[in-house]
Amino acid sequence: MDDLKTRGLVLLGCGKMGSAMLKGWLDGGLPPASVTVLDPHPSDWLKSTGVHLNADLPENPAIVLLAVKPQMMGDALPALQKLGNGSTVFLTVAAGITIATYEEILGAETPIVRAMPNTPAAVGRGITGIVGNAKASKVDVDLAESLLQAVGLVVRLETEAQIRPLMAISGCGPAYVFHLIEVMAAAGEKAGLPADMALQLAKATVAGAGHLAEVSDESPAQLRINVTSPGGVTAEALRVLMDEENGFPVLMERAVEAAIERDEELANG
Ligand SMILES: NC(=O)C1=CN([C@@H]2O[C@H](COP(=O)(O)OP(=O)(O)OC[C@H]3O[C@@H](n4cnc5c(N)ncnc54)[C@H](O)[C@@H]3O)[C@@H](O)[C@H]2O)C=CC1
Ligand SMILES: O=C(O)[C@@H]1CCC=N1
Repeated sequence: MDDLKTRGLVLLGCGKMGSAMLKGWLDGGLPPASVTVLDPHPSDWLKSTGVHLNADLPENPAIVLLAVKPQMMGDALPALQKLGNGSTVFLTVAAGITIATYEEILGAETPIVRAMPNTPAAVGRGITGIVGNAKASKVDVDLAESLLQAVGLVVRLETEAQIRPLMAISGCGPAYVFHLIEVMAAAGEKAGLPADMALQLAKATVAGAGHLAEVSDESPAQLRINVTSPGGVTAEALRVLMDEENGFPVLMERAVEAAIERDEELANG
């Protein structure tokens, strides 16, 4: 991390994901002076951080983090081409775009780490899958890992192909969970609770259940059973949610398949 402070970090694209990660790093003590951000539409928060904004690039940054939309990568990446084929590690979080594509644009000698984070990184509770190319040394991948560990957990993938299903679970997953909160709150309101109370109940329940699932020695299935009194009320709700034809399992499977299909489309341009 000292190398990072001295040589600097460049962030290309500071929208929702870039900001989530940058916030985590700045909160964790990375000096704003070590960071250069390129983004044509900087947020007020970004302007307030004190990072170098849309300034000249450092000569030999330790890391370039690519966090623009996959559709914008083709336009944005050539500006960084001169840092390719050197010792700068390119860390990308974009869905869809393969390591081979980056190698074509930046040069085959470029160390590249492909990563798939998620937005809870903003509160230090993200989880990111990473995989390096042939040029990424152990030191390069360790650097990317320690940077990402500053904003949550990191899992190392065995193959690049694993990033696709990982994306559909943990990359997109926070959106599934936020939607669960939304629909639980709406159902609570429909059943007679004030809207703000229903939302508070839904948020606290998801956060509490998530924490319990994480720290408990019992499996999620057992934790579910622990809530479900035989002949009680949860069993009736679960009969609906666990329905083999229309319930959560089939819905989740279809949702994950849809995310994967879209990732394949993005990969094929
Ligand atoms: N939002 C999420 O939960 C996750 C997003 N990702 C990936 O992160 C990347 C960014 O996604 P979001 O942050 O959600 O998108 P976003 O739209 O919030 O952010 C993209 C940013 O790129 C900037 N930008 C556009 N053109 C640019 C250029 N030529 N040079 C520099 N910056 C430019 C935009 O002004 C914007 O601030 C995507 O590739 C996505 O696949 C990965 C995991 C999770
Ligand atoms: O929706 C997207 O394309 C990005 C990738 C994973 C989460 N958000």
